[in-house]
Amino acid sequence: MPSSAEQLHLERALHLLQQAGAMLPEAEPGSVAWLQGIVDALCDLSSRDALTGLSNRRSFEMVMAREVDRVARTGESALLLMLDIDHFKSVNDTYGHGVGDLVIQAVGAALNQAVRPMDTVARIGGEEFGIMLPNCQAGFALTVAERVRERVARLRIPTGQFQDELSVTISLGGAFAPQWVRSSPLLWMERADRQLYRAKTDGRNRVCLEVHHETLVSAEEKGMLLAVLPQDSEQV
Ligand SMILES: Nc1nc2c(ncn2[C@@H]2O[C@H](COP(=O)(O)OP(=O)(O)OP(=O)(O)O)[C@@H](O)[C@H]2O)c(=O)[nH]1
Repeated sequence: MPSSAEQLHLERALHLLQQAGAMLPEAEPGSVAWLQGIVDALCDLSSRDALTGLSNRRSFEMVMAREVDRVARTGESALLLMLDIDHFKSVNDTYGHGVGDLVIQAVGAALNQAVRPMDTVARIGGEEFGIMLPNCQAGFALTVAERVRERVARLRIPTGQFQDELSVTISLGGAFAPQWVRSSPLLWMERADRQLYRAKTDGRNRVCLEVHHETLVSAEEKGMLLAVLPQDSEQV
């Protein structure tokens, strides 16, 4: 391990951050605070999608894994929405890739504005996005998903061509994290994706949610579920 900051080769990291337009730390170059700032900026860069500034797929999967774990322990409701811009290929084909990128950016910003600060919006890839909503009651899921859908449908996106303004629609699929069972982010995503597929085949510009029955667990049962079993404590 290098004994001083001068021995570290940071040029590539600095170049990368500058290219990405990231803020460089203001602290004295070479100081611990400065190095920490570089590390933080690199972490931020690796967890964000370059086009929209939203979380990228990798960081979204990490957020989902934490949530799967939390729901398994607490039994709280958490909703995953997967969504995709409808007929996006025709936007690219008609207006070009540059306008397509503008549409992706506008949709990403609208999604962020339609949910709470505690929710996570991510660009999963291409024109597909994911939204993780912790602590979202089943009875409220359709209202949230419809609010997101309507917010995007109301967008008027300037194309810069012939004063055209574009509007797009999205299809959404949603599924809840399984309560009291340890599952995986991938399985959760697959369930939401199946609903998204249903929304597409049912005609697009709509929400399809997996039927969810909340499991009501009494305080006593909860205590029994969370109690450390004798064999668990022996393994610790
Ligand atoms: N501009 C732009 N286009 C992208 C990007 N990523 C993927 N695409 C395009 O998104 C389009 C997706 O097309 P399809 O998968 O056929 O989906 P669609 O046209 O939206 O049709 P449905 O989803 O069935 O409604 C393809 O033409 C991709 O090239 C990107 O970052 N920027």
